[in-house]
Amino acid sequence: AGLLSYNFYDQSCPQLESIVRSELRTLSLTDPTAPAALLRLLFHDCQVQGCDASILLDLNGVTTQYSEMASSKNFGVRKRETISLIKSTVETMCPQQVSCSDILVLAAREAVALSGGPRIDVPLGRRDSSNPPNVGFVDASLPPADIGVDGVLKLFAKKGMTVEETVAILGAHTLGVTHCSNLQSRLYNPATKQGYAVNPGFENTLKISCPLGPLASKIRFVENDVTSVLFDNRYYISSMNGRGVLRIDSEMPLDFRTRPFVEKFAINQEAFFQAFSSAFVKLSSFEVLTGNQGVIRTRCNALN
Ligand code: HEM
Ligand SMILES: [Ca+2]
Ligand SMILES: [Ca+2]
Repeated sequence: AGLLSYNFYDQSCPQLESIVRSELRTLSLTDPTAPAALLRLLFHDCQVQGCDASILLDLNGVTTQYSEMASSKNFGVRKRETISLIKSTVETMCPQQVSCSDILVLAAREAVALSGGPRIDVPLGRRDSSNPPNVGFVDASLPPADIGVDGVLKLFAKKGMTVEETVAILGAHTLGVTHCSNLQSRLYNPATKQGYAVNPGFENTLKISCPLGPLASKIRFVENDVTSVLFDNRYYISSMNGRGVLRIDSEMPLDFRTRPFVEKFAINQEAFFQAFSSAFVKLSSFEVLTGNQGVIRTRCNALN
């Protein structure tokens, strides 16, 4: 990560940031849910073997088992093709210069800014992996949908995040949706419900949106907060009111380690934006390939 820099493409591709910005602007007008998808896509890339664009590889045919999308933890991940599309524009302007992993980071950064969040300055210079991980490794690397405060603090401490930054990065759940398949155990397994701050009315609403059983649980979904296309601090306000959708969303306001920051961000959006920005840089700089490690892929979904 020390080899990333804030002016990496100044000579080799000065138009890069404006290309990504204008493509994202167009996309989010036609699909307001795209920013959420891109932000989650970045997390799921970085969580598995670092931010190396491994999640974008489509190795179909004989090697399906090597595509990260085969992991059920990647259920609902969308907009991988958006990065490939931006990459093809970037290739015509600056051939063989820009990695898919940097484009993914820039796209997620624009997604946050376009949704009303902070404009985050991100260091660049990542390279793409040429050896995709197997599905077992993907499964083991991504957190389960019902992870609690302990697990999350450990996960993000590994990336050098403070408790405050960890609470802030979970604020990504100010955007987007959760499919009912990820809420079955939370809503219907009494053993996993202990210690949650759940508003009973909200729990009923969730149960109506997500009835018991596998039927349609992969089609039906609930919004992560009531302003799910706006990057704001509503997620923290909702969580404090017992309206957190996932286990972690409702546990953070209860745990003595995380509660002070949930409270702080619920009343101070600027403090949330600041902590989110530094957490985002840590998330997106973890275990990256730099220098002559890895490759610059020509197409994001295929090995060179
Ligand atoms: C480690 C703790 C985390 C857990 C357990 C978790 C879990 C989940 C789950 C289960 C969903 C719903 C997916 C679906 O059903 O479609 C989701 C959605 C989402 N997550 Fe997380 N997440 C975590 C951290 C993060 C981080 C660090 C980010 C980004 C920086 C993030 C960004 C998102 C976004 C934006 C969505 C909405 C996606 C969409 O609408 O397409 N999450 N998360
Ligand atoms: Ca990766
Ligand atoms: Ca929101």
